[in-house]
Amino acid sequence: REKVEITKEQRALMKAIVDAYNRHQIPQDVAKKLLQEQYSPEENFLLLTEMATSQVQVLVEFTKNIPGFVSLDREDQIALLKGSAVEAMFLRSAQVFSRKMPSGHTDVLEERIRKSGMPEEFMTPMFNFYKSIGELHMVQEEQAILTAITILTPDRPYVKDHQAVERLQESMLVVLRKLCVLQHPQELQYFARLLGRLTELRTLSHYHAEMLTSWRMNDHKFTPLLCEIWDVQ
Ligand SMILES: O=C(c1ccccc1)c1ccc(-c2nc3ccccc3n2[C@H](C(=O)NC2CCCCC2)C2CCCCC2)cc1
Repeated sequence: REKVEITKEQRALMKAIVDAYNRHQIPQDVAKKLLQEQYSPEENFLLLTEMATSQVQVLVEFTKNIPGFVSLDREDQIALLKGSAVEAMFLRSAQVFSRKMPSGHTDVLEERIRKSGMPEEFMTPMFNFYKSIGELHMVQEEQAILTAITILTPDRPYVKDHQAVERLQESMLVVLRKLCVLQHPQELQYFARLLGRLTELRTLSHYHAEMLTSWRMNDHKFTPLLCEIWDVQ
């Protein structure tokens, strides 16, 4: 069994990312709202755009605290944020969905989401993703570093300095791998399974833009920030 040790620098890197991740939580808990009552498709769409807009703002703050990010080329910083925002939103939604809740609440939440007005064909892949994230029982350090790894994906469109992004992502991957071995010693392929979720996440976000306009309502209104980030309107 290999002796896995997290170095002082890696611990500092991890602490910086986890602190930033915890500092930038979503303002109010959408799950609580959804458990209170079933909203109309229009109200749900508005709730989604509000939550997604504030999540993008939170994501920008979180990203600025990823060691090395602000020293990247500024246009590459934008390209990384734009390229990962939808994935980060689904990753965060999966974490909200998989949170430990009183028994039965998750079923109610799932029901509310299924009836929210979103297109049927998106539900299976979305809930499959949520459940596969839930099964991993990630600790918050893993959640934070996985989000950072998602943002620091070198092959996003329009990224110029691939190498620089790859170097930053590489140091996160090394820390995450060690963390997985330490946190889940019984599951030898836990790290590989965790990274496999990022592939599922990319597929999910691939259909996102076209799915938005098939939300069961007319006249889909977006905030200016979401128009930028979501390739809509
Ligand atoms: O973009 C989506 C989409 C999907 C299919 C077609 C078109 C758009 C799309 C994207 C997230 C969720 C989604 N999955 C959730 C899991 C658990 C709890 C809430 C969840 N939500 C939405 C939500 O507010 N997410 C927040 C979570 C915090 C970070 C910002 C986002 C609500 C919105 C009100 C109605 C019901 C779901 C649901 C849907």
